[in-house]
Amino acid sequence: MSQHKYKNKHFGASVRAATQGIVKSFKTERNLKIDLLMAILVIIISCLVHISLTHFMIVFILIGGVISLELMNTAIEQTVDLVTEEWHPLAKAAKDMAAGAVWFFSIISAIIYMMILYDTLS
Ligand SMILES: Nc1ncnc2c1ncn2[C@@H]1O[C@H](COP(=O)(O)OP(=O)(O)OP(=O)(O)O)[C@@H](O)[C@H]1O
Repeated sequence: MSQHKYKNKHFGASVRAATQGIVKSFKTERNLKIDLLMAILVIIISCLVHISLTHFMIVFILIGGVISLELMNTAIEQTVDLVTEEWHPLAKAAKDMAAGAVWFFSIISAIIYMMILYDTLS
């Protein structure tokens, strides 16, 4: 367990810090704003075409996955920038792999959502 002087002492402090991290990311990261917009659009379309409750649960898991991965991607970018602002192949690899994780899950999510729409509308 970490014992450094900045450790959150209470569960409430941990939740507050995590919320600050989410708010800061949404304010500064363009991709997160796009993700949020896409999520709202997907929820509106899903309501309009009346997808089932099970499908809705899958949609929420996918939206949560994409946004959570985007938050991790942002954290990795910030950590890399903290370590070096010089060009370094490992810095490039770390950022590109983190971005790749978001991209990979987003594509899978889009495919699954198309399947949900196909199943609902056919
Ligand atoms: N220190 C570095 N050394 C080498 N390449 C880097 C470095 N920092 C960034 N890069 C490269 O530049 C790209 C853009 O980096 P940046 O930190 O601006 O991320 P970003 O544009 O916010 O990423 P995203 O596409 O996830 O929004 C990275 O994907 C990486 O390929």
